[in-house]
Amino acid sequence: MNQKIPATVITGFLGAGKTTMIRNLLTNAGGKKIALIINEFGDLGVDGDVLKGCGAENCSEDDIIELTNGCICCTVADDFIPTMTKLLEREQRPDHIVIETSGLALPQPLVAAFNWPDIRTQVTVDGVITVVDSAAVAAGRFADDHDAVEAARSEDESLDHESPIEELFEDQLTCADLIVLNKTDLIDVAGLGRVRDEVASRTQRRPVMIEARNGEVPAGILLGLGIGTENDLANRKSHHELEHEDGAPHDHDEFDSFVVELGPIADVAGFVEQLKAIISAHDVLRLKGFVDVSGKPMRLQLQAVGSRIDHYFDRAWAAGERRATRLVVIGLHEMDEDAVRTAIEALA
Ligand SMILES: Nc1nc2c(ncn2[C@@H]2O[C@H](COP(=O)(O)OP(=O)(O)OP(=O)(O)O)[C@@H](O)[C@H]2O)c(=O)[nH]1
Repeated sequence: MNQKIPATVITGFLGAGKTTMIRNLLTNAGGKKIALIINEFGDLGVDGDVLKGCGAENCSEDDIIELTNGCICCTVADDFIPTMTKLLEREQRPDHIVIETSGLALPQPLVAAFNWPDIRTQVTVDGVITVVDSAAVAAGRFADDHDAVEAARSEDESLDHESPIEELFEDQLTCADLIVLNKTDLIDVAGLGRVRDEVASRTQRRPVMIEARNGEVPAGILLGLGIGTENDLANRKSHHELEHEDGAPHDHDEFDSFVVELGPIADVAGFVEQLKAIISAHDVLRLKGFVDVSGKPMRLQLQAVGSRIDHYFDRAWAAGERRATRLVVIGLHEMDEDAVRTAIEALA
C-alpha cells in the first residue's frame, strides 16, 4: 500500500508572512516535489501570482493550485476535497503537500477534512504551522479593548464573540503544532520576550515556538513534523466549536474585502504616503496588489499590513497584459467601503 502523503497546513492572520515563508521554503526544500494549495481572502490572486513567480523547480506552476471560491474553512466540501481528490489522482503524486490558508481561515475545519474517508487513507496532516506577525502582536493589534467589546456585546445580545480578530488569532494559535514568530527584525529583544508571553497566554496548548525574519526557516524544520494533527482535533477546538457544539455554520461576516482599480501612478512615494493615511483613517487591515507606475516597464507589487507598506518592482508587464493598478482591500465589516474606494481612486 502507498504511504500517506504528508500535508503541512500553514495558517496565521492577514499579512503575518505565510506567502513569504512558503516562497522561501520552495527554494530550500531540496529535491522534494511539493504541491501547493493556496487560498486567499480577496479576489485578486496576489499570493498565487507571487508564488508562481518564484520559479522553483520542485514546484512548477501546475503544482500551484489556487482555491478562489471563498475561505477554505467554509468551502471544504465544495472546493478543498475535490481539489485534493484530483491532486491524488495525478500520475506524478507530490512528495509533500503544503496548504496556505487565507489569513482569515479557521484551520480546524480544514484539518477535520483530512478525516474524510477518501482523504484519510491517502494523506495525513504533517503539522499545522501558525505564522505570527510579532510586530503586530507587540503593537497590541490582537489585544482588544475588552471594555469596548463588552460594551458592544451588552448593546447587541446576538454578539457571542470576543472581537473577531482576537478570536481568530487565538483559534489559529490553538490549532498550531509549530508557531513561527515572524518579523523579529521589527522588534527588540525585550519586545520579543513580551510577544512570546502574549502568544503563550492565548492558547492552552504548548506548541513549540521559533523565531524568524522574512519567513526564513529551514525546510527541515517546517516539513516532517510527523504529527497526524487530524487525530488530535479534540484538543484544538476553536471558539466557534466550543460555542456551537450543535454544528452551527461558521462564517466570515465580520470581514469584508473588495478590489479597487485605478489608472497609472506617477509619484510612487506620494501614493504610498497617501495610502498610509487612508489605511489609518479607515482601519484597513490588509491591502495588497499591483501598481502601474507611469513610464515604467516593470510592475510594482505593493503590500500593506496595517499601515506598514512594502513595495518593489517584481516583474515586467508581459506583452499583451493589460496594465492597471489593482489593489485588494480587507477590513472589518464596519469599514466604510465607499469612502475607502473613493479615497483610493482619487490618488490616480
Ligand atoms: N519586516 C518584515 N517584513 C516581512 C517579514 N515577513 C514578511 N514580511 C512582509 O509582510 C508583508 C506580508 O507578507 P505575506 O507573506 O504576503 O503575508 P501573508 O501572511 O501571506 O498575507 P495574507 O496572505 O494576506 O494573509 C509583505 O510585505 C512581506 O514582505 C519579516 O520577517 N519582516
